Amino acid sequence: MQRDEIKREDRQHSEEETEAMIELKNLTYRYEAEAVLQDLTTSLSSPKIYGLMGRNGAGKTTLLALINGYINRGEGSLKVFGENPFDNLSVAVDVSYHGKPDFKEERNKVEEILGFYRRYRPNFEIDIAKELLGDFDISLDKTIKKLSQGKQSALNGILGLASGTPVTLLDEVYVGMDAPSRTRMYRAILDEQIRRPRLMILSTHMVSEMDYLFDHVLILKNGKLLIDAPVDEVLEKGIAVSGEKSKVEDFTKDLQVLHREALGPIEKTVVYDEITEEDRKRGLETGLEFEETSLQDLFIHLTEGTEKVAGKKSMGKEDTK
Ligand SMILES: Nc1ncnc2c1ncn2[C@@H]1O[C@H](COP(=O)(O)OP(=O)(O)OP(=O)(O)O)[C@@H](O)[C@H]1O
Repeated sequence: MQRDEIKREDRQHSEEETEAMIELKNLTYRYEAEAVLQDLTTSLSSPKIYGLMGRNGAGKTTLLALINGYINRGEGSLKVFGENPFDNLSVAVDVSYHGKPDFKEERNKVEEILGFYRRYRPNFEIDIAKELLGDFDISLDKTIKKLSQGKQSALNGILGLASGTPVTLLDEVYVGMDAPSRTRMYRAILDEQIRRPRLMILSTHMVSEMDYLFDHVLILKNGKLLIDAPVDEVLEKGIAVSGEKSKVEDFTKDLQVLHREALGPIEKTVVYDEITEEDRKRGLETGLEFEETSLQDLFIHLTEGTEKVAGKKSMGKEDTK
């Protein structure tokens, strides 16, 4: 898709339709010969909030840096608004990245950075920024490097939200914030997404706190895209089956098993698969119980360890090559 086919206004307020804005085809990125991202193919559309999850070193920041044009794509293709984003000013104006803040040397006052953003970001809304800064108790006349780490993170997130860029990348933006501040930040993210819908990618380890924000889940494991699905679909497939060990094993033998846990004679097995209504009914009749699994538990089971799990098929633990 050519960039000029996507008008700026369309990117800003396409509330009804979703439109592919970021496209990856067989994208592999190497750092010192090691594949940090491997063969990623996906298409991200707007308006939507993507939850980007992965354990330490899974490649989240690298992926966001590629999308933001900080680093050049390796093998395969990456397009943002139909163009290679690397060192590309016409893409950069509509993409903002806010990672872990590094304001140690930032001698400017908060008000001055707002002025800078107003000049640099065409959609920057200073009133929104000021309102949010007030909510986080950050004074405009405070020197940025003197803010606490949590407040620096809040400032960083606020700058990203107020920028209103059609693609907004927030990379673990909550670092150092206390629980009430994180909750306030999540609410600000949702409010902004309702007010100015866009494509946001939120990278996080705080899965249990942030799962309600996501429309779509991306889980990276060792640089590979393990899960790329709407959040409802992920939650529908993540089911814990409990009951008598032999019955659970029989029921799950053809399913993708993530985790097995023995509780005396009872076994609880977490699967990631489609279970039909008929199968569920059959299971219930034999005394099995079915429970939804939280996104956090699924994330843990999908990305933990390297040991094999029992079951005919498995995912996550085995898929580490
Ligand atoms: N420029 C670079 N300098 C050093 N290491 C790099 C660089 N680019 C990629 N890497 C390596 O890429 C891998 C993925 O790192 P990345 O920061 O993308 O992971 P992450 O998922 O964001 O991790 P975390 O959750 O710990 O922040 C790491 O092994 C890292 O060392």
